[in-house]
Formats: sequence, structure tokens, C-alpha cells
Amino acid sequence: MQPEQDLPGVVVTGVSGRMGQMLVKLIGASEKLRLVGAVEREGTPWIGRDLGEAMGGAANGVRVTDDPLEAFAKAQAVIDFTAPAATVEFAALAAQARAVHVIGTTGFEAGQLAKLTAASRHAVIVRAGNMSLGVNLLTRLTRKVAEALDADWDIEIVEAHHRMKVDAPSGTALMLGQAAAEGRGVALEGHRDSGRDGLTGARKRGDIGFAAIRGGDIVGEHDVIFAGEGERIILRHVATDRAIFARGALRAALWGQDQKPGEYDMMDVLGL
Ligand SMILES: NC(=O)c1ccc[n+]([C@@H]2O[C@H](COP(=O)([O-])OP(=O)(O)OC[C@H]3O[C@@H](n4cnc5c(N)ncnc54)[C@H](O)[C@@H]3O)[C@@H](O)[C@H]2O)c1
Ligand SMILES: O=C(O)C1=N[C@H](C(=O)O)CCC1
Repeated sequence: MQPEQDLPGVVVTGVSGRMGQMLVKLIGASEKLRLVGAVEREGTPWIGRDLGEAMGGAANGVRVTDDPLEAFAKAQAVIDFTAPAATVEFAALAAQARAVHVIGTTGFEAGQLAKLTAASRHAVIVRAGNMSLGVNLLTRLTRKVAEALDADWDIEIVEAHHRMKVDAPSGTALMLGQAAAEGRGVALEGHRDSGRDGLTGARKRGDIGFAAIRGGDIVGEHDVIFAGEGERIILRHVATDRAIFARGALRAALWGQDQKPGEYDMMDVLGL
């Protein structure tokens, strides 16, 4: 086992969030990574507090800061599940610090994605709308099934998440839609149909549909439906514990230590 001070140091951003707290717990139990910093939004109640105490346990010596530049300077990896604008800012700072930037944040616009690509010229970025092994396997399966079927089979992606989720379709649904489009040999942008409401007219052949359910504490559920004449194939993933996403992110932070600058995803990390 490596002495603790030699393990790659990780900074968690959005540390008081649902994913931030899950990441801190898993890093605390890890023998391969150590927590060296915790970042939150300016003005939030945890700033300046000991992180362990803020989480309701014993002090762990990591003070929560709203200064990402200072925190990233000590890090070999930044694990970031926050919000699109924050992640774009963190990407430039992580690249400056030459830290691997693991991005779980979803809901980016095209211009924001271009800025992440620019940052990846100088540092390793691993980004995925879903970091779990199960969803990444489902993505592969979706592509394979879409390859095998023609446009007589309508593809619909139905996702369900907790009431606090702010973006739709989910990052996972978009990953699955992208895989379905690739399997069919088309661009998702020309075939995406989300948010049906009112007198929509009949379904357009070849479209890939998206529907979003929001409620309660649902961790994340995704169905990819291939609806044909007289039969239906449904590929499904159900998440019951956010630890699946955090485990993937830790794996990506370690994997990224040996990579050249560039943009990667969980398929690269998992070798799928
Ligand atoms: N890729 C995946 O596997 C995966 C899994 C779960 C969630 N997510 C995504 O991760 C993101 C966060 O999800 P969550 O459920 O933890 O949300 P959350 O709202 O519980 O947590 C987000 C945290 O980020 C903080 N934050 C926002 N702006 C910040 C800034 N400028 N600086 C520092 N901190 C900032 C917020 O204060 C909050 O504490 C969402 O985009 C969600 O879709 C991705
Ligand atoms: O809770 C969330 O928010 C989740 N976001 C990701 C997405 O948008 O797909 C992954 C699942 C949980």
C-alpha cells in the first residue's frame, strides 16, 4: 500500500451537494486517493468550516473554501459535480494547475462544451453524463440494438429523476440518444424530439424521442424503448444509490493520472 501522502490528492467541488457529500465519503474510504480540498459556492453556509464537522462527523482538517484557484494548486485531480457555468470556470483553473478534471455536471450548452474542449488542450478532462458502469454498458447495448434495427422501430428515451433536478433531458438520456443516433448512422441534432405538448402531429419517422419525469427522491431511471409493429424492446437501467456515480468518478480520477491532455469519457476509462 502507498503511504497516504503519496496518493493523488483530490479536490471536490460542490462539496455540500448530493454528489459532493457522496464523493467525500468514498474518498475517505479509499486507499488510492486522498482528499486535499473542498470547494463550495461563495456565500454558502459551509465556507470556512471544517468539512468533516460540516458533514456532521469528526473534524477532518479540510477547510471548505470558495477559492478554487488556491484549492486546485494542491490537487492532482478535481472531481466536479456542480453546474455548467461553474464547471467551465473550473476547467480553466484545473488546466492551469495541471490537475485531471473529472466532470459529472450535466446540462451544458454548445458554447460551454467548446470551452471545455479548449481547456482539454492543456489537461486531462474526463466527462460523462453518467459515470456508472451499468449506464455505460447500457449505452453500448443501445448503440448495438440501434445498429441492428431500421427506422421502422421508433426509439423513445424515458428518464425519471428526483424533484430537485434542474436540467432535462438528463445527461444520461442524451448519452443514450447519442448512442442510438450513432447506431443508426444519423446526427442526434437533426432527429431529436423532446418536450411534446399540445397538437404535435404524428411522430416523425426516424426521430429519437425524449420524455422526462421529475418527482420525489428518484435517484435516476432510464428506459430506451424500441417500439416496432407488434413488439417492443425495452432496455432499462435503475439507479438506487448515488455511490455508483461517485465510484465511477474516483476511478476516472485515478485513470486520468496516466493520460495525455485531451477529452475523455467513461467508455475510455472502463475500456468499453
Ligand atoms: N455524471 C453523473 O454520473 C452524475 C450523477 C449525479 C449527478 N450528476 C450531475 O451533477 C450535478 C450536481 O448534482 P447534485 O445532485 O449533486 O446537485 P446539488 O445541487 O445537490 O449539488 C451541486 C452543488 O454544487 C454547488 N455549486 C454550484 N455552483 C458552484 C460554484 N460556482 N462553486 C462551487 N460550488 C458550486 C452547489 O452549491 C451545490 O452544493 C448535476 O449537473 C447533475 O445532473 C451527474
Ligand atoms: O441526480 C442527477 O441530477 C443525475 N444526473 C445525471 C444525469 O443528468 O443523467 C445522472 C443521474 C443522476
